[in-house]
Amino acid sequence: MNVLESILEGVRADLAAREALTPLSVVKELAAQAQPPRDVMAALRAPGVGVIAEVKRRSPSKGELAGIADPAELARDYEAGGARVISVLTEERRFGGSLADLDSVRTAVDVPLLRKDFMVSPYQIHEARAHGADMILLIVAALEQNVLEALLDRAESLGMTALVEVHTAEEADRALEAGAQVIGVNARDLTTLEVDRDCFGRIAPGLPSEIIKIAESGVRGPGDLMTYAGFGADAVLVGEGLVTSGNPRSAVTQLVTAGSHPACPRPSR
Ligand SMILES: O=P(O)(O)OC[C@@H](O)[C@@H](O)c1c[nH]c2ccccc12
Repeated sequence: MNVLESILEGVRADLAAREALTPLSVVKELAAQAQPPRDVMAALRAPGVGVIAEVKRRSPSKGELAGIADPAELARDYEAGGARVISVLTEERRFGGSLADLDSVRTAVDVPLLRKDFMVSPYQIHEARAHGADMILLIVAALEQNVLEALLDRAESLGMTALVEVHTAEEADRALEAGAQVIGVNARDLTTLEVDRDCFGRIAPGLPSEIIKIAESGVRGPGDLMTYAGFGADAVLVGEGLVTSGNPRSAVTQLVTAGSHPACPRPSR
């Protein structure tokens, strides 16, 4: 079993436990009562290269990253630094996240939120909405094509935006086939956890111009952002580099400043 498969096994077990406690009908009701979703597409289409800042406690490759005492405080720093969207990892076993983290971030900031998890069922999408998320992650490598399409439709029917994640050109074709509007190229191969920063440059330039393109993982600072900008990135998604920086607010500000600098290549739209 590869890393992704073993993560998915844990995710399905935890999901079954939550489903046994709270039926889908109740989660749907809570989702319907939540504040309406924020306009993620508008946030991502703003001029310059944006920053999606991630609340990430642990990673399967590095273990504990930084002792995040208060995810709300971290999120306020991200927002103050100019993050366009904040990503909150909610997977518990490998990433140490939770829906409680999503709740505390939701009460702390106004920017759109991405629930970053391994989505395999519509249940998790309604749950994301009920906890205030505006965007969800769909990992192509984790999903059969019909499931990918069904989950994408479900997110859109709730007014949410799906970030469809790929790591190869074949997966990018599947994302487009499914109707993705926002595609994230993850530099990290989730089956091996290896990072390949050339991945975005190989895949993104081949995507249609109207697709929002996000470079995910392994961004160390403004230099990496500028490189991705040259290949057409609309935004970068950064976790580890921010949480381990010692000063997340200024680390986000530095990225945002680079992304709005006149010398930074513009997205082609
Ligand atoms: O911490 P990094 O290397 O900046 O990466 C952030 C983000 O891209 C990464 O957390 C991620 C990308 N895709 C995922 C899918 C599941 C879990 C985590 C991820």
